[in-house]
Amino acid sequence: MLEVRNLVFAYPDQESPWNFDFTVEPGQCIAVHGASGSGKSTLMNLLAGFLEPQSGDILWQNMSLRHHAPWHRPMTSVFQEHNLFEHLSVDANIGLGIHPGLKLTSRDQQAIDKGLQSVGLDGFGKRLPGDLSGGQRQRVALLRAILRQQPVLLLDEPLTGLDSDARDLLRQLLLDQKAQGTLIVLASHDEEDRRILADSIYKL
Ligand SMILES: Nc1ncnc2c1ncn2[C@@H]1O[C@H](COP(=O)(O)OP(=O)(O)OP(=O)(O)O)[C@@H](O)[C@H]1O
Repeated sequence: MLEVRNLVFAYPDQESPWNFDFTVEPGQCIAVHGASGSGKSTLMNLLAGFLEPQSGDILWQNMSLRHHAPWHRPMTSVFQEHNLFEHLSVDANIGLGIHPGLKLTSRDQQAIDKGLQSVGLDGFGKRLPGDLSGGQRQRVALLRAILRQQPVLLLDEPLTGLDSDARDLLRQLLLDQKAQGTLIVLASHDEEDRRILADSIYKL
């Protein structure tokens, strides 16, 4: 279980701090919902470990993550910037998520090929990110996160801007991840995404 307990945070010039408090079970998706500027991305950054709270705690399976660096948390995040390495192929970008040293087995390569197919990017593995559209880059970033197979996925507007076919493919992919036990924290302005994917809503 992921427990966010009285997590207090304010930016330096902010008058009233946020106090985030919720729990989620593995295999469930919680949608964080609120107006623009209500703190959704801030919460994601706190969970991922990119921001430090003033007080409170984050527990995964009863273990505090408060002092764990981002790369030591059981989480993968896909934020709006996508963060693809421009000089590396799509295959290598995804491969880095599976094996940081890029020592990929033929099984890993098969998983990448199958994954690309499942997000509608069959045959795109040798391309550079610069040769992809915004929506295609988004799909690569999401696939990389999924293939890392961490227990928790933090998704900040993961499907925004995609056409309806790509959205359907990715929603299905995320539903499959949930069915396999992945816990998802989703920030999305899209009501349909929340209706299809979320088991609970956390309103900011
Ligand atoms: N580094 C920062 N320093 C000071 N204030 C910040 C910083 N980053 C964000 N904020 C402010 O904190 C508030 C919440 O921002 P945040 O990005 O978490 O909102 P959001 O709910 O994700 O918005 P959106 O839906 O528009 O992405 C906003 O008022 C924003 O201006």
